[in-house]
Amino acid sequence: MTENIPIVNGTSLYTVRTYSSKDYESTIDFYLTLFQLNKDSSANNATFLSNDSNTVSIKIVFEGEDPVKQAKCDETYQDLLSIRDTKDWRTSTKESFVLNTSNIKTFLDILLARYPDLKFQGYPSDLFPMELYTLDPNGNLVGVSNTKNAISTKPTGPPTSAGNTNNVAKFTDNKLSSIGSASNLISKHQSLTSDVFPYLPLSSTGDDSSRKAIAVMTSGGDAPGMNSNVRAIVRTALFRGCRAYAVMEGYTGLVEGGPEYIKQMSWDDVRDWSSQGGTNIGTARCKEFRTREGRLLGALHLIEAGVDALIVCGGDGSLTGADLFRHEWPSLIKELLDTNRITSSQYKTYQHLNICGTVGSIDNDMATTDATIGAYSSLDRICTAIDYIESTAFSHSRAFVVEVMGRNCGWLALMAGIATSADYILIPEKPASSRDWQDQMCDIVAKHRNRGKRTTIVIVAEGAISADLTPIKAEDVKEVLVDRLHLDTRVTILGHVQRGGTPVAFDRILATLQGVEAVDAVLESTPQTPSPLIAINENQIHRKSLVESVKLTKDVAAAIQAKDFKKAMSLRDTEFIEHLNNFMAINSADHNKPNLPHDKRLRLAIVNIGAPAGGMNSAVYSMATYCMSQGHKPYAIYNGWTGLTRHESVRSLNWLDMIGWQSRGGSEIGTNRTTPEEADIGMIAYYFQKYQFDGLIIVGGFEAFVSLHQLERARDNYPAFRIPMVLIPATLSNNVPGSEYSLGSDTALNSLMEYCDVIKQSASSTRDRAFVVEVQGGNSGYLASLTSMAVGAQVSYVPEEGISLEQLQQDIKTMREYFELSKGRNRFGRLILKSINASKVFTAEHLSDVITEEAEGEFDCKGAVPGHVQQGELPSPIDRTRGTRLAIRAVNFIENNQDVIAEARSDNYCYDPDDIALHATASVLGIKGSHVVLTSINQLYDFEAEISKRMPKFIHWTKTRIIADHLVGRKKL
Ligand SMILES: Nc1ncnc2c1ncn2[C@@H]1O[C@H](COP(=O)(O)OP(=O)(O)OP(=O)(O)O)[C@@H](O)[C@H]1O
Ligand SMILES: O=P(O)(O)OC[C@H]1O[C@](O)(CO)[C@@H](O)[C@@H]1O
Ligand SMILES: [Mg+2]
Repeated sequence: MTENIPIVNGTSLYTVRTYSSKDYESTIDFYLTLFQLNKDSSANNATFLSNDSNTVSIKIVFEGEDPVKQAKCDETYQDLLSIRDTKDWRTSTKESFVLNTSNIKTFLDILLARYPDLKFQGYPSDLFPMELYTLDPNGNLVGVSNTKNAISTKPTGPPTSAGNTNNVAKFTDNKLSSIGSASNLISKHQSLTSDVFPYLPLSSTGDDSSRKAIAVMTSGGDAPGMNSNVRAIVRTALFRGCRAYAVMEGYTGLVEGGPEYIKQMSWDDVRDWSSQGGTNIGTARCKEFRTREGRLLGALHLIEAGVDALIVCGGDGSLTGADLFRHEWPSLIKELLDTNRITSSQYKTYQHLNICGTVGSIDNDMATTDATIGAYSSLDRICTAIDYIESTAFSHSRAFVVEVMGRNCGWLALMAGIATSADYILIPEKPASSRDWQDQMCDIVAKHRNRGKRTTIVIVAEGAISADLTPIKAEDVKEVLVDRLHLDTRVTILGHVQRGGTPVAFDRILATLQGVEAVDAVLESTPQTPSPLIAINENQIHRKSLVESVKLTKDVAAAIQAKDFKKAMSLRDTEFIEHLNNFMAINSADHNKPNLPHDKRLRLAIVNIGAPAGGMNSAVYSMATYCMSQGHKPYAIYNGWTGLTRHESVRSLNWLDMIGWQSRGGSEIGTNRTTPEEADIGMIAYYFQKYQFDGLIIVGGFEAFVSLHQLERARDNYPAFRIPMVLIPATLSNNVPGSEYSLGSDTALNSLMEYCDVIKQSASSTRDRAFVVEVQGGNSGYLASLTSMAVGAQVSYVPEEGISLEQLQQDIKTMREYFELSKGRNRFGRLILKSINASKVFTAEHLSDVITEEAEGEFDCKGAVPGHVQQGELPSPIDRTRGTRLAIRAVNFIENNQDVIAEARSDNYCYDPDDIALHATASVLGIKGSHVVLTSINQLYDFEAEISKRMPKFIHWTKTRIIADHLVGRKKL
């Protein structure tokens, strides 16, 4: 071999110990072949290659015939051979010897010529020609790589931005190997330096085995977002100084055990997982785990692997299993001890099973959490499919019966029903007798047809039942529609399409936040702490009791089985019941028999203000149809305040005209940014008077916020504004004070995320490229921050922080190190998200030029400007369903405040600017923490807003930014 081969791990001497003369000879032969050298042995050891600064010495040592040690070597080698067919057996052996070379093909050719049957990791798979690995006759991993970080059998950790730019493991002990024994080698140093976060605040020193070990598993049906959850758990565990493990194939991995099923994970193992659907660590429905014997094996294997805590991401079944496992743990380990399968020291160490649930299931059937990981992605697939079906149904004037998943839960069917304004839904939670549901469905569908609707959509949950618990199948529903209404009807069973594809932004973010919380929960847990389940309520991540949540979930199922449907419904969370009532009100109402008596019927106006936002149409549609069910008269003010003042653009809303609005993006009634004072507030008051509005709903962003304030302030001069007025925040900037969520922000998040996924794909394929993506959002960094978490962007620059030169330098340095370390690895690209207002000086183009220049050839950088694409095309299901929920709450607010405002509307009322009760009648309807809240515009405008910045004073997404940075290894100054 003429080429000098610098050993990349800084080790110059590699000693291979052998215990039989046969092995000694074959090992010498192997390395001779590898290096194409002649044998140069003296006595009973052989040394190849001189030990100068850039070369490596390989010493083959014959320790004398030692059948015991040799048997152990053989066993290890056999074990390693048996795992050769697994996906990545580099990670299966702790010993490694990897050379850095630019000529990998030569290695391959030389070795294959001598050993035609030799197997390689990395060939012909996608590692080649960057890396190539094989085993020497003693079971040592021998590799060649053209990456600078080639030493690791585990891929790289993030670079050490804190100044230690060398992420390559350093070995103080240059005796790399006493080959043959898998345990006493360099792996401790190696995994420590390559796994831990570089500027880790926590202790990362010390013995590897002294670090806590956290394992994650996915179980039950796969759900989009599970990969984000695993990524967050692995990286947070490493960040916190722990070891991270993945239990492969759900509970099957526990039952089977061993390093192939309970696999140590490194930082790089989960790179780019956020955007991937399904679960990369496998899942299963495991019968064995339902038996005590299976769980006994599970306990044994966890202890053998040294795992201290287990985080299970799965549905109600998986968490029921986890709960049972935790409950049985003391008796399981006692049995293991009594049968000598664990030592008494292991028995003491693993007294307590530290377990935590992060709920992952498309069914959304777990009590105490509003959403499970994957449910909104599945809902997205369903809505897209039904949107498609609508157009063919319309063309033929057909009925479609669509079956959606949900074994025991109607959440998907219900939410899809709202989001697509389906005519009727059948769900397990609210069964009726066969006669009743058939009559009710036919009645509603017939009414809709009589009003002129050309399409009929009936959604049936997979688990739908009638009151006698007989399953209702899509074909049964079709039969009724055909027989009784003579509709040309088709059935579409969506099936597993619903579980497929990339996760929506909500699921990526939910799964990430839950993963981080889960790791913190297990680290904070004591033997006395009840096992937690990580839940979300409205906008807030909460820890709940796993036992309690499982019990409540089981109670729902039991109540259904006992035909106590009232109880089943009462055990469902209140949001579910609210959605169900909303669906019935807006889609099933009899407009000829409204709910309210004549004297309670109102004239309500709705207006859209600001830039278009996904969900605006949903709010208008739902407000209007809900008004119709109540007996109110709904009006739209078209084209904002200027539409009203210039063209008297008030029109009453008609049911048939609004068909399909729920699914449409933008604003059907038009929108613009002009405020009442700019448009002519006196004229607006005149029209309010003329149409005798009893209430106003404004849907929009910061201009809408200012509008509400102007109208409230003008109540003194214009009694027409002494009506209840409410603002539903709607803007992609999500910057309306009084709410942590605005309609349209989720749609924008998904649009930008999809754009970034595409850009990242391009960057990854190019291998040495980063992109600066320019993000809208005014002075709000919400969109950039949340998208950054969803796509795993390396950097996000937001207006709240600006771009300091020091931070920019640091970020470029970090990226340079990343690119340097990852050179040649598959799929490596980076994204930098920059809010437009983060810097007026640096445009995306300018910033990318600066970065390219400073990258010193390590990578290049391009600008990408998605512009108004960010407003999104179709509204996301979250914006649609929240649009409905908030619109109905807004109408209720107006109804409930009629009495409060009555006095102020009377002719002899003397206006009191300090009347707090009156102030409360002009409010913002928002979501804060885990609640839907109303806050008066006066309070918000005076105390909670930074008007000049068009921002709320309190930024609720700061923590999200910190987590997003941690998870990509960004160093913040
Ligand atoms: N009562 C139980 N005892 C022990 N293990 C259980 C129990 N219930 C479920 N499991 C384990 O959890 C696995 C997954 O459960 P299940 O098939 O009900 O899916 P899930 O977690 O509810 O997810 P999804 O319903 O979303 O597919 C089962 O195959 C089994 O291994
Ligand atoms: O994919 P499988 O194992 O057939 O399971 C289907 C079931 O899984 C779920 O999709 C939940 O994951 C249910 O809605 C459905 O009944
Ligand atoms: Mg389930």
